[in-house]
Amino acid sequence: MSELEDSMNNLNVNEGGRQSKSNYVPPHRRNGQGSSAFANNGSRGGGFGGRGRDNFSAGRGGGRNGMNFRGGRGRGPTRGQGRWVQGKHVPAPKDEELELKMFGTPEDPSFQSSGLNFDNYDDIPVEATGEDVPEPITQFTSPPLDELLLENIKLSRFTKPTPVQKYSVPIVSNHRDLMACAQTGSGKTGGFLFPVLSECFQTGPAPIEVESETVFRKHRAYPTILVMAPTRELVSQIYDEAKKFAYRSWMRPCVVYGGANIRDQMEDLILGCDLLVATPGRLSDLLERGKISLAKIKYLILDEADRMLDMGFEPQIRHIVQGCDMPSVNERHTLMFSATFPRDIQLLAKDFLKDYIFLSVGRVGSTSENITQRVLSVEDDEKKSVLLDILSSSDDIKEGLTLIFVETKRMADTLSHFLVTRNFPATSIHGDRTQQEREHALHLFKSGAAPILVATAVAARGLDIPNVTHVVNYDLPADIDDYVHRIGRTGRAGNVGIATAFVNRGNKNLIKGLIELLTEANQEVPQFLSALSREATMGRGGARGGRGGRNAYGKDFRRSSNYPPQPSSQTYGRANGGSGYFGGSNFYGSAPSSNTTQQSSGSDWW
Ligand SMILES: Nc1ncnc2c1ncn2[C@@H]1O[C@H](COP(=O)(O)OP(=O)(O)OP(=O)(O)O)[C@@H](O)[C@H]1O
Repeated sequence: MSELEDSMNNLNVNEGGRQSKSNYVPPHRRNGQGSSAFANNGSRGGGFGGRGRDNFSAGRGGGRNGMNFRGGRGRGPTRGQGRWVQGKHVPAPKDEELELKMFGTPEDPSFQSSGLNFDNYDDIPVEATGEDVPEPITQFTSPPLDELLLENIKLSRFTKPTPVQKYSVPIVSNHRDLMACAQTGSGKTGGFLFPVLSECFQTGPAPIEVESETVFRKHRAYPTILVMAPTRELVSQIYDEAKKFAYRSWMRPCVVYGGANIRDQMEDLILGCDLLVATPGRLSDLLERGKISLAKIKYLILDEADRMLDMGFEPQIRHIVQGCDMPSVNERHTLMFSATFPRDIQLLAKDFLKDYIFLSVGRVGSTSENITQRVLSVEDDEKKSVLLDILSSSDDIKEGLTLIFVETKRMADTLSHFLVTRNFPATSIHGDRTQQEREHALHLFKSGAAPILVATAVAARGLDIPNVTHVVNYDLPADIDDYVHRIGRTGRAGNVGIATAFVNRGNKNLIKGLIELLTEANQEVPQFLSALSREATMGRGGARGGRGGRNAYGKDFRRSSNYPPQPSSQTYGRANGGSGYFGGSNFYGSAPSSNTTQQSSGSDWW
């Protein structure tokens, strides 16, 4: 039986709980590397983002996996965890076995490596606005970064900071709040983890009053850093990164998200939680149950911040940040990161920030030129056959992973089933699938057993999966921001990718924004798209490409003429401090001019 048939037999797209019946053995288990996604029912998310790695800070989950390194309940260092003793950081000894599992080998393709265009990142246009913007760093050095963190960065094989990291490190080291808008796949996770971990490695845990200490031991976790993100998969992935960069330090990361066993999560929290990565819903639940106190938070981080502050999450975020026991905006540092920051969201976000620096890396909330965008005119009833043509035709596509976005959960299942019946190994991920099914689907996809994943928006943001070579927008999203995030699942860390969109008259609302985006990224704008745009303009007096129009994206809204007072602006035209890039745009055309000049970005950047 061929490998393909093998994989296909293990794919049963529409059946819940299939992993329990499956013969599928994940690759890391085949070679005896312990457990992960399947054995762990999610108490700490090693599954989603695990790329087959174990969860070494495991409490109970570790026990299940035969790896309970903590040795029972109670707060004491886990394997690979250091200590803070009498005001001094005492890193844990190196652990080669653990390192291999967390950081992999340079040859292992399941660990993302920087692509061909990575070295061109110095050409990325950068703008930082706000008072007294600190100078960017150019290398990973100590200071400002902690020595131990540098060792972990080296183990990750990161040789130099990406542009967003160059700026975020000194901004956070100088105790400034930050709103950072940087392209998908450009290293935002390191952009917030590096400076906050580094600071905490040096300052140690906040003292906990004796009374609270007793409570803490019995019931409650007091994290120092809180990272919130919108999806379970994304928080798991951030947690995996946090474990790598916190390796050997006194800090113990934890993750909580819905759909997983809350008791397991509570027990893990009790074992010690210094950095908490959470989805807002599950965090609210645990706060209500009194299992977490936010009283000691020094750093609040919102990843995919525009999504976190839009209508879906904003009330919950407001409650967590302003309605619980978190220190006020003046007593904590707040960092927000995303690839898109519409103006209305920036207005809202300022409630959570103080005297912040706005950082824009890459061109105005745009996409990377490493992603080749193709727009095809496809009517709804032709979509399936065009998709089959695409999947059958390109060798490039066949070699990598293909992510197909559809609008509805039902369509995700229907289409993946359709593809399976046509001998394309596909699976699906969407919000109606159970935690285990989502985890399983993602694992099949990452491992290449099912190199086609049909997804709803749940997979649109943040997911960092190596070797996604093609993203297909089978159904376009309603908002151009979502399009930017979706296609950003390919072309990451300097690698190249293709994004194909099926467009027809039903997508009129998006067309203007799409044309602007294609133009900004030096992509071809097909004639039919321009014609549709004209039609839309005539028919409805001008369709807009999502909230606020594209010109509001990636620009500090404080620089608009109707938002006094005007902060001073320091503009760094290139990530290496070269000539200026950002100048007036339509939206900001009336803003006072700074010492910037507008020029096109001729070179490859991501
Ligand atoms: N300094 C660096 N050197 C090399 N690779 C890096 C560096 N920083 C991050 N990466 C890698 O780049 C990839 C993308 O990083 P990350 O997921 O943080 O991007 P992102 O900007 O958060 O993307 P998104 O907007 O989609 O969430 C990851 O695989 C990460 O390991």
